Amino acid sequence: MKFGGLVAVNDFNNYVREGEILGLIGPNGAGKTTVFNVVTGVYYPTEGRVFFNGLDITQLKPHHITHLGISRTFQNIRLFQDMTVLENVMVAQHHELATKDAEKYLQKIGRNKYGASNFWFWKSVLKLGYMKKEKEIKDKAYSILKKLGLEKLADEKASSLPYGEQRLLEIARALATDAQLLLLDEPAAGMNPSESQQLVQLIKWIRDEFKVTVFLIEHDMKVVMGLCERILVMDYGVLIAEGAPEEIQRNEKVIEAYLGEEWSHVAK
Ligand SMILES: Nc1ncnc2c1ncn2[C@@H]1O[C@H](COP(=O)(O)OP(=O)(O)OP(=O)(O)O)[C@@H](O)[C@H]1O
Repeated sequence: MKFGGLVAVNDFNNYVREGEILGLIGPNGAGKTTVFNVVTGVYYPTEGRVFFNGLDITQLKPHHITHLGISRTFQNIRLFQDMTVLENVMVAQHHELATKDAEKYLQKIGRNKYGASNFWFWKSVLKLGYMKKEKEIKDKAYSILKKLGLEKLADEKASSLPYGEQRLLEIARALATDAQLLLLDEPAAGMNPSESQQLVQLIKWIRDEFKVTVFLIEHDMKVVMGLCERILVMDYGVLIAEGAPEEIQRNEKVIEAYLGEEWSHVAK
């Protein structure tokens, strides 16, 4: 992925296995978030391809990629701060369900989604679909909040939640899209040590409970080492190492570029 003359990610070639928890680490500016942005369709790579479940998704738009089952959280929390916790999770499903309904209806009357010329007609189909499904959307949102222990906060404004719970709510939103692959960009950022250790257990639980695959960027090495089954290490846009946590902790290149000398002592 080039931005003008800057090669942000170069020759990156890897995969995520179904059901695994994969970590992506490396110094600031190494290209980690750019990898996420390419996978989720925020950027079209200047070279190369991205496949998901065997499908080439390289040129797809972000909402199509979400539709196919890839969902993400952001380094800087992106909730609707003025909406309630429940509404935040409902809105995450709204677009998808409404679009599916509209597409189904338009197919039934013999027009594909690009053939409908009347904008207001299309809008009203969307609205009808939404009303019909509202209870379903609400129930599903509640059930996700309950699983994540956030249901008591359902009617609170997102902005009133402590930071750690806002991060959790972001994960709830991502799960509400029926994601198969969850991309988490620094889920432990801003958490204290006890919160981040709880997060490790929670992400493992989420993987099993929701049967998702997890790909995460994280700077907190305790979280990364305690959570990930495999780790990729980037430096200056290039993949410099790949392996199990114990291998990564002992890897000289990784210690030099990122982990620092203290890790070689921990690893010994
Ligand atoms: N839209 C963009 N336009 C220009 N340069 C960009 C853009 N996005 C990222 N970059 C550059 O690409 C490089 C990789 O950035 P990226 O955000 O992917 O790094 P990172 O590993 O996620 O860093 P951090 O750990 O600080 O989040 C950096 O030099 C960054 O400035």
